[in-house]
Amino acid sequence: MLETDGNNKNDVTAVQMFDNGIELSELKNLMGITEKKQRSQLHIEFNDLSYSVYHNGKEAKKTILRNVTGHLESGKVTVIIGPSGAGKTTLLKIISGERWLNVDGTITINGVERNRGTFRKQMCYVPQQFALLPFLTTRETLYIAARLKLDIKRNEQVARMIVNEIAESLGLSNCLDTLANKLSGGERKRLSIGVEMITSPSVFLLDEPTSGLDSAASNQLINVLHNMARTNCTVVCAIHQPSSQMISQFDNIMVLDRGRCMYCGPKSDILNVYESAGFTCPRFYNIAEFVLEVITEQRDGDLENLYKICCSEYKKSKDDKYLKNKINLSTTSEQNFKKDDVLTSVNSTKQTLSTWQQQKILFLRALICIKRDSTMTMLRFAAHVTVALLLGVVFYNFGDDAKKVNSNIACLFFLLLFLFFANSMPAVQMFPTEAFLQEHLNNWYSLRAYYSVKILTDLPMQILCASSFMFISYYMTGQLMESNRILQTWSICVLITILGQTVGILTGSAFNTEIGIFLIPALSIPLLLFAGFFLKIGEISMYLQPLSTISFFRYAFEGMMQAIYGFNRPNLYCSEIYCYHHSSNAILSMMDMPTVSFYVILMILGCWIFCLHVIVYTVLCWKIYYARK
Ligand SMILES: Nc1ncnc2c1ncn2[C@@H]1O[C@H](COP(=O)(O)OP(=O)(O)OP(=O)(O)O)[C@@H](O)[C@H]1O
Repeated sequence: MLETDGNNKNDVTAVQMFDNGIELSELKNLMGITEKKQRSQLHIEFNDLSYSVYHNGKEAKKTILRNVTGHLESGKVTVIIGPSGAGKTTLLKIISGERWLNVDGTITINGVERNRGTFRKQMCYVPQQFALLPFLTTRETLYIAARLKLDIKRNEQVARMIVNEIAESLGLSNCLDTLANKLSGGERKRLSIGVEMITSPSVFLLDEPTSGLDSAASNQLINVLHNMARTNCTVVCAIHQPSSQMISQFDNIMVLDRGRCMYCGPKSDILNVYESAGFTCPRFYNIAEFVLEVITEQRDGDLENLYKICCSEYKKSKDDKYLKNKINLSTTSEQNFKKDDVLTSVNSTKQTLSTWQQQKILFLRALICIKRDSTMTMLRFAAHVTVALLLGVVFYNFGDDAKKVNSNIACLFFLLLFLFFANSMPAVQMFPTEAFLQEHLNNWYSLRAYYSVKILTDLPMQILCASSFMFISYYMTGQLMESNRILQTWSICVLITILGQTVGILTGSAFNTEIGIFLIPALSIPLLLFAGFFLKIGEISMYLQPLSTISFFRYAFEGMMQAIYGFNRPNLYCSEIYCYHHSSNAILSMMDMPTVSFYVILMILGCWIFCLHVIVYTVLCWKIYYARK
């Protein structure tokens, strides 16, 4: 699909692009990482940020951040250091707007209180664990991200050019054709940064971007981040313990210790501040190592005093130098930050693709993944065929035998059960909500585009599995070979399959996989009781009748019964003088059927599927709202 030479030189490719009729200005505009692109300057300030979590209801409170005050300057690379569990990730999540409940304190952008919705469009947050699609290569991952996130219309060449540029800048050129699940930890990390770099965000927050990278790759990455900062980007990295070489490349440092800010400001001043509190750094010592030794009490001294000095130094520096800068910055930026201009400032990250264009790209992505992830597809198909054959062998030629009516009815019920559960269980994992939210909130695509593609791409497989299962078992169990009966049975089988899948998606998207897998049988099995198989509809107590009315198994089962025994079916074959279940009408009335017409059953099952999809969609909207609010 994407045959390009990963090592093209900029000028050579640019000439090729020009030859291909692509405007150089467009190219420059899109190549935010190599060209000096004018972003809006976003200066972030946070005051007295506190964050607590509660265990056992409201009984046990754990404070994670305590009155953290600091700032993140645009055009600079800031590193947040601190021991494990200090609160670095939590702080990044709060700044990005991903975490907001139980947060006290204020966050301002260029002096204006942060609007989470608007801010999220201007920033990118790369978490410690970034979900990448395992069956896409590096090239495809970057290419699809470029196509989804940038307004490059149908310009394949520009997308390819961007892919090569980002891969080169992050040292990924030699693994462009490697699947994401085969990449090393460091390569995966760089790829996850690369997909977010594509839009050239105004604020770039990275959690442990150098974990798993060797020193050469770490330095290369920090260089790339510096280049971004030079183009007005506010770059922030949370790094547990940077090396001396790495720390020398950062402009500002913020130190966190057990949720407290133990310094925030220029890297050049940190040792003076620590010295004034009685902590002297030996010559040629790694600053980060020294700071960590101090705050983890490996060096003698008064930490409380250090904290007080850090707070007062920060206040002092803010009052003089930084405040002046801020005032200058705010006067220009606040003008930029008016509502209308905000939209212009997020031009680079704004989705300009229509839903249809997004759907096409997502469809392409889904097809590649389905083709490569053939194991699951094959397993699903094989399970349907194997169980159908088993069913055929066990109930061989029962369909037209009046003596075996009860067994045949059990066979039909089993058929429905298998289709429902075999399709609902795998669907629980169909909506990887975290990966979806991560991409959606970073402005990759709309929910509508993602949802429709997800549902439609699985539909052919569902129909294929349900059809093969139904045709094999129908034929082998000796049901009546009449085209309208086959079609009616098939339609019920397909509907119960889709219904099963929708139930699976609903539980999987509303809860996590473990809860989803527990909930499917827990919710469905009670409905099975009211399906009319274990006891007749008329035998169900009046108080429990509503459960029978809402049981979709009841309609699916009755649909099957009508398809097999209804519509004036001729009498069944009877090998003895008298068979009790000789007449198909007698069989149906023995089961208290029909209660509704076959076509109403089809409509009810269709309504069930529609309503469940509406609920899934609402759940996803709520999850997005909750993540954004
Ligand atoms: N939702 C939560 N419930 C309970 N504790 C939490 C929650 N979120 C974070 N914590 C705790 O808050 C502390 C800070 O976590 P955080 O992930 O921010 O640390 P960190 O500095 O990023 O650590 P690391 O360098 O190991 O990634 C940890 O002790 C963690 O266990």
